Amino acid sequence: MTTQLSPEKLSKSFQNAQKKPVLHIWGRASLEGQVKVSGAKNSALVLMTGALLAADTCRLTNVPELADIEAMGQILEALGVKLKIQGESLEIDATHITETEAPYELVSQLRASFFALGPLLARTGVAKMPLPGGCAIGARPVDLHVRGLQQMGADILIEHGVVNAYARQLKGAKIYLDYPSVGATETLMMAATLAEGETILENAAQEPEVVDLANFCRSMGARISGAGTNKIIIQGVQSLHGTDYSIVPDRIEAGTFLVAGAITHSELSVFPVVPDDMTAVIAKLRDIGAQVVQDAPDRLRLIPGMIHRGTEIETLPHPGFPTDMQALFMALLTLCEGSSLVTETVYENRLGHVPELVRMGANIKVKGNHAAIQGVPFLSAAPVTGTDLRASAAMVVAALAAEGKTVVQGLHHLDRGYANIEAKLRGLGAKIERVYVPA
Ligand SMILES: CC(=O)N[C@H]1[C@@H](OP(=O)(O)OP(=O)(O)OC[C@H]2O[C@@H](n3ccc(=O)[nH]c3=O)[C@H](O)[C@@H]2O)O[C@H](CO)[C@@H](O)[C@@H]1O
Ligand SMILES: C=C(OP(=O)(O)O)C(=O)O
Repeated sequence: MTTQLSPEKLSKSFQNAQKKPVLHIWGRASLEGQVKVSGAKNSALVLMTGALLAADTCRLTNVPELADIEAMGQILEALGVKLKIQGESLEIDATHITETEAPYELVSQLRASFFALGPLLARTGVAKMPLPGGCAIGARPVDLHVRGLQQMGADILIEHGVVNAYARQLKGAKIYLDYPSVGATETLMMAATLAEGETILENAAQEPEVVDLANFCRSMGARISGAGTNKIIIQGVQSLHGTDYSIVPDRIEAGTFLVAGAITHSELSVFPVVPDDMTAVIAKLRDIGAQVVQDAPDRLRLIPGMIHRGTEIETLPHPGFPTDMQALFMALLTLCEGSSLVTETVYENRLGHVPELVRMGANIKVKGNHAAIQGVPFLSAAPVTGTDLRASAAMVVAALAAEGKTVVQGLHHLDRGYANIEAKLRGLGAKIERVYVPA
């Protein structure tokens, strides 16, 4: 990937190669001001795979500067695609695809890489993708992706941990998804853009990133309607062309900063955002007693309440409460008066942040996929580890409110999903520093 790293940045990253980063966070500083939200990770990653659909160049802007984007870039390069990245702009030239098998070492790093299966198969007739495997939050199977492609006429053989898919020409099909999986909806929607005839996806995921992908594909010449509802209809076309496209703002990053404001009882604004994509998160912030004001079409302001009280949260597919915000709200609820109940329904193992919050003084009891939280008056600093991406973000927001200096480890997770998080938090007045310690 052609990157434009300055000599200073290069030399710094060389010196730090043998060390691991940790965050030192001095809590109880009050925050204020506004923070710029980056492009959505989950949109940018899937759009990068969508660029495989055209023998042409796609230019993406508002691409977040994240470790996951770098890893996805390496996967595309391994397929023969040419990339140029400059800051938040990414040029993807998929004119020549020279390989149809993605390397396991890269695919195992991020789930979204598996979503290349659909576009690669539709474009070249062959795709070999290592199974992405599970991760800290759950098993994360890909059966819905595979079954849907089979319904579109693909021959699929899974052996030695690799999904081998073949299809001279995919055919449109009526596909019912047993669960509105985001990735399966995206894989199948992309594959269907080049299939012969009409594909109907029933019980499709309605997440804003699915809508962004549909808009991106449409700007490449695809014919898609219904994205954002549970029924998506795709009329296949013979080929797609390159496009210029700007990624939608990251609703999870925006929500993270709103939670940071609420937990520190600080007034702050986030922009740009699409408020309609954040209805469930806004509703829960209001439930606890904070105000969320839309003071411009693309800006939200958080005004904390005098007292925050507990609430109940159940994670669900969009437009329900997003699982990716669950750990962050859990951190917030530890300091809300009274009791709260959090139920995780999307993943079977996404409560890894609980023991770490308990180390900081939180009162949380877990039974199955439920966490019962009894609010405490304060959290106190402790060494903590982020066990997955959002768990590490939850540690950061908890540390902002805790008494003393918290040391947060596990930043390889955090850096997958948050661009320049320390700089953004420092801009709001947080006392936070990245320090490199012996690995
Ligand atoms: C890169 C990306 O966009 N990641 C997001 C995407 O992940 P991802 O697309 O992987 O999430 P899914 O919506 O597919 O997964 C939801 C649930 O469905 C299950 N499932 C999924 C596919 C399948 O074939 N079989 C199956 O059983 C999963 O194990 C999980 O329990 O949506 C999730 C749910 O909003 C978010 O948490 C992730 O941040
Ligand atoms: C679970 C997440 O991402 P991924 O699907 O890339 O693991 C997330 O963004 O919280």
